[in-house]
Amino acid sequence: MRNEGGALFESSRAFAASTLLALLSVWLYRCMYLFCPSFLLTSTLNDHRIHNHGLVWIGMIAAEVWFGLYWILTQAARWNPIYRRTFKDNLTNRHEKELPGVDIFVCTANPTIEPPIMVINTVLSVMAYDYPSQKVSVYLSDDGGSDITFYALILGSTFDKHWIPYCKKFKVESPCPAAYFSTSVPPPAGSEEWASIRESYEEMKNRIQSVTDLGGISEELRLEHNEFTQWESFSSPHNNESKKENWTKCNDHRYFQENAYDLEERLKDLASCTFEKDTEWGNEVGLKYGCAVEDVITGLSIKYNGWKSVYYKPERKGFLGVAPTSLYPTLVQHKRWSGGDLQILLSKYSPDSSIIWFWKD
Ligand SMILES: O=c1ccn([C@@H]2O[C@H](COP(=O)(O)OP(=O)(O)O[C@H]3O[C@H](CO)[C@@H](O)[C@H](O)[C@H]3O)[C@@H](O)[C@H]2O)c(=O)[nH]1
Repeated sequence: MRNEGGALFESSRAFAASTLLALLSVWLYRCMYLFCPSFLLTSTLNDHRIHNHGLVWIGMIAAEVWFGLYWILTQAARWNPIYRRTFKDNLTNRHEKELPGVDIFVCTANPTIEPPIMVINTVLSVMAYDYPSQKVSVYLSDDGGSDITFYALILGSTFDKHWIPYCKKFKVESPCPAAYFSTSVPPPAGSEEWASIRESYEEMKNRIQSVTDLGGISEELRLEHNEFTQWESFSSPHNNESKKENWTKCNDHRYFQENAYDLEERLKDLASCTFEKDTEWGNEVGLKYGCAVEDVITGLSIKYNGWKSVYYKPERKGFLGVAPTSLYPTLVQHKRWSGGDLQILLSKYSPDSSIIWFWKD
């Protein structure tokens, strides 16, 4: 399916063309400096510059050449995208019985950057996916070990008993409660249910917000919810900074209702980070570890195994995330990505096989 509006598409081409022009100008300027210095500066001044700043200039040139090549390569996917659409009903009708089991991991690490209410909205929306419920397992990992996020999860586990049936009944397309209530009007035959579920959501949100504002869980709340006792026994010191890592399986209500012994044992195993020892985790199963851009390296290895990918950009956004909004975190993020990409380029997963001499293991 082609983009019918076209406007954004054209402007992104114009943007790409102007960036290319700027890039070529920078490269031209650097070439002139290197090869015809007299063209730019008087020789005395130029000698002075070469002697004092030669290495800095060479470093700058290398960075600009790398940035430019990297930018040109990334345009390939943006220049002429093909817009596709899916036929979900055909998938359900033809293949519902063969649909595979799916594990979904929601990861969080910092309750300030990723507020607990947002994390719970994410968990609730993936739990309400239009997918056979017995085939979906949702896990929440909290590397920050935040008791506020855990409290939010406890409240979310009560709210989901109303929210998921509601989503199924009214075929809710935005199963993230925050997104749904920010735009939706009551369904024609369900205004009472809509008002009641909205009230439950608001109540949950306010309770989470008030503990967030207080900055912690009071002793009274801890005693009210004995899940905290179990959670504290699962949490284990994670590294030298004594972070706690917590995995909680979200859509297994036995965890909250019956405290089944075997589930508890499995969760302890999961939280101890030893569950993947002597298994194919990280190789044949799950994400590849040990790289800052684990999704890129996992994607490459999936492709290497013969899977094909297609560009798909649905009109309604599939995911909304939190991106850095100021310079410092943006630079840190890009440094992490660049380091990860470079690591891949020099590894055996490199898409450029001419880098073969750097192959490890
Ligand atoms: O110790 C940590 C650090 C991060 N996270 C979570 O991991 C996700 C991504 O972290 P973020 O800080 O957003 O890292 P980015 O590098 O910006 O993540 C982007 O880039 C990654 C590498 O390409 C992708 O895996 C991510 O999906 C994508 O959001 C977030 O949910 C974090 O809460 C953890 O669970 N534990």
